[in-house]
Amino acid sequence: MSGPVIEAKGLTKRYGQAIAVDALDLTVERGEIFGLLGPNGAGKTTTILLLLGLTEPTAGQVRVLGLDPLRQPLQVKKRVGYLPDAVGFYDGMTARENLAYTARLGGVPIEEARSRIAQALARVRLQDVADRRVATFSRGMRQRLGIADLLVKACEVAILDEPTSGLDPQSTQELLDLIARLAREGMTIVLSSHLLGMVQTLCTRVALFHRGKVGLIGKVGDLASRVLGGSYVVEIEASGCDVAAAVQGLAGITRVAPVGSGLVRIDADRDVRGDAARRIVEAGGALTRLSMDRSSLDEVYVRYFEQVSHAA
Ligand SMILES: Nc1ncnc2c1ncn2[C@@H]1O[C@H](COP(=O)(O)OP(=O)(O)OP(=O)(O)O)[C@@H](O)[C@H]1O
Repeated sequence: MSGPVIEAKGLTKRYGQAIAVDALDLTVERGEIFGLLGPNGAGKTTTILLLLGLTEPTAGQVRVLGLDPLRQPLQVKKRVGYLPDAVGFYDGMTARENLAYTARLGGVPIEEARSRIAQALARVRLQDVADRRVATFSRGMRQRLGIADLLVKACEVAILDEPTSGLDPQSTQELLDLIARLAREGMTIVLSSHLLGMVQTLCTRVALFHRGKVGLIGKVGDLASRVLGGSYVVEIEASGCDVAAAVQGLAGITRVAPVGSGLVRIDADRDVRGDAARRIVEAGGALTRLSMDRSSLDEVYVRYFEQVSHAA
């Protein structure tokens, strides 16, 4: 199939007077890991439910793999996987039985299913507990079984709604590694999360939701340029001169802010370390620290929501 994997146009969901998703336009291309971000109640989960055909839009349209999730639910279910924050499995059945059930629903032939299940269980490190009832599984094990479920379905798109919520740091990292591998193998992934650091490392693009709309969309670096004025953060500490005055007017600098005695933070749209160091030396200063980082999604997020709340 050519064209976008997910395409929403004017997608809207109202609950009575309240508007959960407001004329949303969104396109996700094949092979992306696309992050849905935003505060509680911003409309991420409702968007996911609309993509999966689990709730009906009030207006607008959505296509997933060219299919209408509401009119072609079985085809969508077959090709699109879903991993919510707490995966529902049959607790009385074993891990292997749950996966066999998924395979049967997906029409996977028995021999093929057997081999997919064994491989999936090994990939998520559940092969040793494959014949234990899921009721005895920890949260991390259940989420890993959720990934195995996606593998058994061999879905083309996976939609993950806060998949790491409630997991300890090690289980979180393990799940993230598994998700990254799925993407490397060609699965398109849509991921909602509040863990901005993880989203930044994992996602090719992100959308920041605000009151049912996408307020910002793009690569993290591009969003940093738009929101912070640049995607480079340079920290400079020097003695014997006024650092802020010394770097004043340098090309590419969008903001200079003192962050402590003698320590100055510069936002820029290029690496200004060389030029800034030269200016400081010319001003008679002695550099004691010079470091550069890329802007974090955390900062973009906080600054963006500050801006929209001031504008309101
Ligand atoms: N079934 C429902 N009935 C009425 N209102 C709803 C329903 N589901 C969601 N809403 C409302 O729609 C808005 C968007 O909710 P949604 O769950 O999509 O947000 P979210 O971004 O996923 O939030 P969170 O980060 O808390 O999961 C909220 O105001 C919520 O109260």
